[in-house]
Amino acid sequence: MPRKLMLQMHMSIDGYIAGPNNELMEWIVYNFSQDLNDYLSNIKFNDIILGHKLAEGFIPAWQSMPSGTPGKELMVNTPKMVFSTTLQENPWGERVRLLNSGFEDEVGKMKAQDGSEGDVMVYGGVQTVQALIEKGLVDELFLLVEPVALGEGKKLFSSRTSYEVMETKKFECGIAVLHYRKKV
Ligand SMILES: NC(=O)C1=CN([C@@H]2O[C@H](COP(=O)(O)OP(=O)(O)OC[C@H]3O[C@@H](n4cnc5c(N)ncnc54)[C@H](O)[C@@H]3O)[C@@H](O)[C@H]2O)C=CC1
Ligand SMILES: Nc1nc(O)c(N)c(N[C@@H]2O[C@H](COP(=O)(O)O)[C@@H](O)[C@H]2O)n1
Repeated sequence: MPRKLMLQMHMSIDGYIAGPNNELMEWIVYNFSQDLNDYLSNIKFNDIILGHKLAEGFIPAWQSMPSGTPGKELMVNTPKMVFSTTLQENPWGERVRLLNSGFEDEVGKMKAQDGSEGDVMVYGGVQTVQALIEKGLVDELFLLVEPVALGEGKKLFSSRTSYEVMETKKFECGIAVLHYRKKV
């Protein structure tokens, strides 16, 4: 069984994944309730894909979280592939691999591996997920829908794609998770 590429992102109720100038932190709930942490900890993956811009914040932020923070071990220890057209050297150590070009082939190879050990997760940022979605590489979506409309911003999708709903769930912190699988 091949691996799936899953995407987990915050989304406004009007479908934006970032504000017009990439605003994020001011409209998302970042103190997840226990029920949401429990739900997310059941999503199994053993590789993470990040865009360069997101990686610059994500990798040091998770490393500096106090031990015991939900998700810390997973976020720090899981191997990562960082998409970058500019970085030539990886500043983040041995568990991180840089990808400068040919993402379709590389992600295709990751997905062709045996999925019994775990799938692949992408958390963003905008350019990176738009590229993956556009090439049809994302198999499942975990949309963390925030109780807010932005009115304008950056979208995940640029063309029509059909999905089927796997699960919908409301959490105590106000986020609703919509889990979709791409229709084949
Ligand atoms: N809604 C959510 O859950 C999240 C939203 N975000 C949003 O994303 C923003 C960052 O997004 P971006 O600035 O677009 O940064 P990004 O993290 O996607 O990084 C962009 C860089 O990645 C590289 N890249 C992208 N696609 C590539 C490809 N196909 N091949 C090789 N390299 C590639 C390029 O060097 C590019 O400059 C954040 O400021 C935040 O607003 C970030 C994380 C989660
Ligand atoms: N799987 C999982 N477990 C947790 O406990 C979490 N806090 C998260 N957070 C998600 O990770 C992504 C990046 O977070 P930062 O930008 O580094 O805060 C994002 O999708 C968060 O929702 N995930």
